[in-house]
Amino acid sequence: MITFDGVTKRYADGTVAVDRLSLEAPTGEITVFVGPSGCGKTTSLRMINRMIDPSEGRVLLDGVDVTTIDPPALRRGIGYVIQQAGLFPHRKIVDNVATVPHLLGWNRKKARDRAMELLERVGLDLGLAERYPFQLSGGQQQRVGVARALAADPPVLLMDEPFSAVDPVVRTSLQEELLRLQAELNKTIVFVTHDIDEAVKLGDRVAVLRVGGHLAQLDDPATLLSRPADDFVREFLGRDRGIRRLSFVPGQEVRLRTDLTAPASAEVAGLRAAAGPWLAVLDEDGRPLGWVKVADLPASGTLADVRPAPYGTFVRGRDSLRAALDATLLSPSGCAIAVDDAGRAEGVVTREALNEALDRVAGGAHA
Ligand SMILES: Nc1ncnc2c1ncn2[C@@H]1O[C@H](COP(=O)(O)OP(=O)(O)OP(=O)(O)O)[C@@H](O)[C@H]1O
Repeated sequence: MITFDGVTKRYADGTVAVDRLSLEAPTGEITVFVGPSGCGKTTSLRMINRMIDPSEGRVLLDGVDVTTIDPPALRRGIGYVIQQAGLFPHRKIVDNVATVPHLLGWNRKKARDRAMELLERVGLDLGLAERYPFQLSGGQQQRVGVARALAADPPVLLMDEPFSAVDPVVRTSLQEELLRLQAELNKTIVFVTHDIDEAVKLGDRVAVLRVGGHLAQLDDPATLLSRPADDFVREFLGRDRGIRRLSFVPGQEVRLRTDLTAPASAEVAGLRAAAGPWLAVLDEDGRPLGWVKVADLPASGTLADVRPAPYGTFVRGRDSLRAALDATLLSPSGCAIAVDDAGRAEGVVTREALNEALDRVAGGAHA
């Protein structure tokens, strides 16, 4: 566990970058520092590995004041990833990653084997291992940066805006890779970002800082989004806070209707009095084929004769209500079809059901 105990950092020119910061980053969790430019995120992070020492207060690593530990010894247990990956330009990718194990006294073969294993783990094509950093894309370089930080298997990982210089698609895949890795590795991670979406996606806990280095709020993402501590945090979370909150409500929370589906074999004559203006048509295995509008049905025949409109689905056992809402927006009916892992329809989610689920889960979704 990393503990900030009343930490203040005053630079030589008098700037107070961090002001009496007290918080804990629990072992095995991702703690995110988020806030506007200049709020002291980087300064706080660097006080953990002693690139900067506090002016007042203490930073403790598992109860030990880090200023009592020699920086090189301290940093052996702390991986560090920065924005532009910071790779050694004249070393091949594999050697970039093997450097730390090599410094720790591993022989060359063992260090390289470890490097290759890590490169694979972070999802890098191993064909790139013999290249130099400039021959890699920004996203690939970031993967190497993460592999290098993990090389000595440190219990703590500090990440300073590691994904902010890559495009949004690559950033999403790097974030997912990090979450996948963390599920296996359980490192104590402190992650700095100015992107609130990234913060709530990655953080087990999110610390929102305001300029002057004050901690405005520290909470898990769902609580942060539903109960911002003050106007600054509310403003920082942005207008689409409601949409983001949906990501933290499991799909199982939503009520399903089974009276709005019909098999393709159904006779249209029997469907005139359907429960809703639209019906989800299912094949013989129960998989959705699309939507039909009851008012537009022909006079006779079965639903198999009607061309269904495209549909939106979400996997109820796995997805959040955000996916469910997205699916409703993509459906002509304004409803989503909930499916199981095998793609079979479990029922239909209406907008009313979405609202109900939100109200129930968050104690007032429209607050
Ligand atoms: N060496 C320094 N000397 C004086 N002031 C500094 C120094 N380093 C940082 N600062 C100031 O301390 C404050 C906090 O800086 P810091 O880099 O920690 O913020 P940050 O939240 O990481 O910002 P960003 O998101 O822009 O990187 C800023 O006002 C910055 O100008």
